[in-house]
Amino acid sequence: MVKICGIGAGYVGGPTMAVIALKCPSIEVAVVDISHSRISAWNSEKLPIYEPGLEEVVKQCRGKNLLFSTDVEKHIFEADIIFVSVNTPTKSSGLGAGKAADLTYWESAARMVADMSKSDKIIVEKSTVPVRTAEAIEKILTHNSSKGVKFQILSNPEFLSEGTAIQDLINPDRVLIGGREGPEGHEAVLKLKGIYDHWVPEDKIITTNLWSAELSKLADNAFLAQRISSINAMSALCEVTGAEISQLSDALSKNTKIGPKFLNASVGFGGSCFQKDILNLVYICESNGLIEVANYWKQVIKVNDYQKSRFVNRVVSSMFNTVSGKKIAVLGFAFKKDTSDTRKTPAIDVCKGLLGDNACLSIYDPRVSKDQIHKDLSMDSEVKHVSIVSDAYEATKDAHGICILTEWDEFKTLDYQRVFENMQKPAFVFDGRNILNVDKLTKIGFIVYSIGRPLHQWMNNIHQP
Ligand SMILES: NC(=O)c1ccc[n+]([C@@H]2O[C@H](COP(=O)([O-])OP(=O)(O)OC[C@H]3O[C@@H](n4cnc5c(N)ncnc54)[C@H](O)[C@@H]3O)[C@@H](O)[C@H]2O)c1
Ligand SMILES: O=c1ccn([C@@H]2O[C@H](COP(=O)(O)OP(=O)(O)O[C@H]3O[C@H](CO)[C@@H](O)[C@H](O)[C@H]3O)[C@@H](O)[C@H]2O)c(=O)[nH]1
Repeated sequence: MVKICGIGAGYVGGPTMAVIALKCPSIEVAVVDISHSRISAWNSEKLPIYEPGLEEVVKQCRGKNLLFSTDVEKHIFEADIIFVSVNTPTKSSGLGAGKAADLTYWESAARMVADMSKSDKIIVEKSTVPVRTAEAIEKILTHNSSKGVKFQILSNPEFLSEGTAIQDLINPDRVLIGGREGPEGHEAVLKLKGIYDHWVPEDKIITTNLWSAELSKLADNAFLAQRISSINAMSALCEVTGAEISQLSDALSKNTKIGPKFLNASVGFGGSCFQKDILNLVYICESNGLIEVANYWKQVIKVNDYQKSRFVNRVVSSMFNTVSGKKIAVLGFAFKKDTSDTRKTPAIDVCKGLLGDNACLSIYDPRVSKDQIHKDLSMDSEVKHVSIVSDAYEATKDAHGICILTEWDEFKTLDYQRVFENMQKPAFVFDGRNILNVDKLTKIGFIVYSIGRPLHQWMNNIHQP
C-alpha cells in the first residue's frame, strides 16, 4: 500500500490530504503537524477550519485511510510520498523583511525529512514558494540524509480557494506538476500523476519543469489580485464620473478575451495569499535586478491599500467628518464569505482606520470568533471601543452607520426597515461588497454608499482626500 505523509495540517494540508484519502481508498494518508491543538481539533468533532463539505469528507475517511497525528517523525519515516504544506509567510525581519518568503518552516520540515528518511522518497512542494526553492530543498536533503537515500522534489502548487476548497479539490481547473528533467524526475512526476489520475481527467493534469510550476503559482495569484486592483481602480473613477461599476464589470465580462470572473469591486482583497505572494514576486524581481517589473506588481498592492483607506475616508467624511464616539456596526470580518479565516482581511484595516478616528465599533461575523477578532485588532478585552456581538440586529441597534465588509448571504436578507428604525438618524450604510439593493435602502431612508456606484447627493459635494 502506498503511504503518503502530509506535513502541515492547515487550510491547505488538511483539505488536500482529506480529498486524496477520499478519492484513493487504497492509499494510506497521515497528516502531521507540530501544533498539538490543530491535530487534536482535526481528531475532534469541531475541525480547526470551516470549509463547506470538509466535515463530511473527514468523517468518511478518518480512522480508515486518513489519520491526523503529531508524530511527524514516524510518518515521515514510513511514507513513500511526502506533501509539504507548511506556512510560508512574509519575512518579518532580517534580509528581505516585509517582502521575501520566510522559509523557516519549510527548511525545518526538510531537515526532519532528511533525518528520518531511510528509504527513497518523493517530496512534493504544496506550499507556495519562491521560484527555485526546490533547488535549495534538494541541497538540504542531499547534504543531511543517510547515504544512498534518494529524493525527487516535485512542485505541485495548490490553487484552491478558501470557502470552496473541497469543490476546487474534487473538480480542479487543472493540476500542475513540475519535476526535474531526466528519467528519475519523469518517473516521480508519473507517480504523483498516478494519484491524481484516480479522479482528475488526464487533460487537466499539466506537467512542466520545476521552475515553471513554482513560478506559475506566484504568477497565478499576481494575475488574480491584479484583476481585483484593476476593477477597484475603475470603481474610484466610476464614483466621480457617474459610471456604475457593476455595469462596467458586466460589459467587460462579456468580452470573451477578458471573461467573467474576479471582476467584483470591493473594499479590497484580503486572504493569506495575494499580498504575501505578490510581495514575494516583487522581492524575486528586485533580487534579479528587474526593478520595473517589481514596481509594476507593487502597484497592485498600492491600489489595494488605497481602496481600503478610500473606504474609511468615505465613512468618516460622510458622517460630518468625524466618527468620534459614534457607534458603527461592522457586518462581516472574514476576508470573504464561507470562511472563518481573517488573515489579511480588509476588515482589520478598515476597523483600525475607524478606531483611529475614535469610532465605537460593534462587530458581527457569523463564523469568526470573538477571540480571533480581538487578536486581529491587537486589543485586550478591556478596550471599550469595540464590542463583538452575535447578531446583526444587535450590532446595528442605535448605530449611526453600517459597514458591510464581508459578503455573507445573510446580510442581503436582513429586515432593513427594522434595522433603519433602530438606528440613529441620518442612518448610513457603506456597502464594501456591493451586495445590497441601493434603491430599496434609499427608499427606506438610508444614505447609501456602494463602491463604484454614482454617489448619493449627500456625498457628492464632499471632497475626498
Ligand atoms: N490558504 C490557502 O487558501 C492556500 C491556497 C493555496 C496555497 N497556499 C499555500 O499553502 C501553504 C500553507 O498555507 P495554509 O493556509 O495551509 O497555512 P496554515 O498556517 O493554515 O498551515 C500550515 C501548518 O503547517 C504547520 N507546520 C509548520 N511547520 C511545520 C513543521 N516543520 N512540521 C509540521 N508542521 C508544520 C503549522 O503548524 C500549520 O498548522 C502556504 O505556502 C500558502 O501560501 C495556501
Ligand atoms: O472579484 C473579486 C474576487 C475576489 N475578491 C477578494 O479577493 C480576496 C481573495 O479571494 P479568493 O481568491 O476568492 O480567495 P483565496 O482563498 O484567497 O484564493 C486565492 O488565493 C489562493 C491561495 O494561494 C489561491 O489558491 C486561489 O487560486 C486564489 O483565488 C478576497 O478578499 C475576496 O473578497 C474581490 O474583492 N473581488
